[in-house]
Amino acid sequence: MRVLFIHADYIEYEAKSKAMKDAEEIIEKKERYEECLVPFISVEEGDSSILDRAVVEIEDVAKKVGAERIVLYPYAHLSNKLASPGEAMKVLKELEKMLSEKYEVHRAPFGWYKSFVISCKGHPLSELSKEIRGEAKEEE
Ligand SMILES: Nc1ncnc2c1ncn2[C@@H]1O[C@H](CO)[C@@H](NC(=O)[C@@H](N)CO)[C@H]1O
Repeated sequence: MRVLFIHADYIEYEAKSKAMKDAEEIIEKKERYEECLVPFISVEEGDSSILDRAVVEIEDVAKKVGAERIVLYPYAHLSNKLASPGEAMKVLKELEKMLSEKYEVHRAPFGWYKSFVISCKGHPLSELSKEIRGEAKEEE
């Protein structure tokens, strides 16, 4: 999983058009969230097996920047080993559920081309990127 984290004063996005036939059905095309951590996430092949690790990493960044609101943003531009849309959707929905235990979590629409405006706070930890992998296997 490749993630670009932006700690933002706000993010505002609008779903413009479907990028795939089975794009997620959405109610609201336009959303704005204040004071949030926005992980732009490229889900990679096999990421369904590293969900616990991803939750730890995302919560670690949220704690470090003092964010209480997380806006998960599906972003298919950070990796050349992308998971299929089906797996990616599943992983993002599971991430949303797991993170919701401790945070207010929102998720931008999956499978859509979206316009967005984000206001990055600009403090030293307001822009971070992580490659989230499984735990290294113990040598036998
Ligand atoms: N492996 C993957 N990880 C994260 N998101 C993924 C994905 N596979 C498909 N998507 C979603 O479908 C849109 C078209 O690729 C993607 N749309 C976007 O990435 C927008 N920024 C428009 O380009 C995204 O919503």
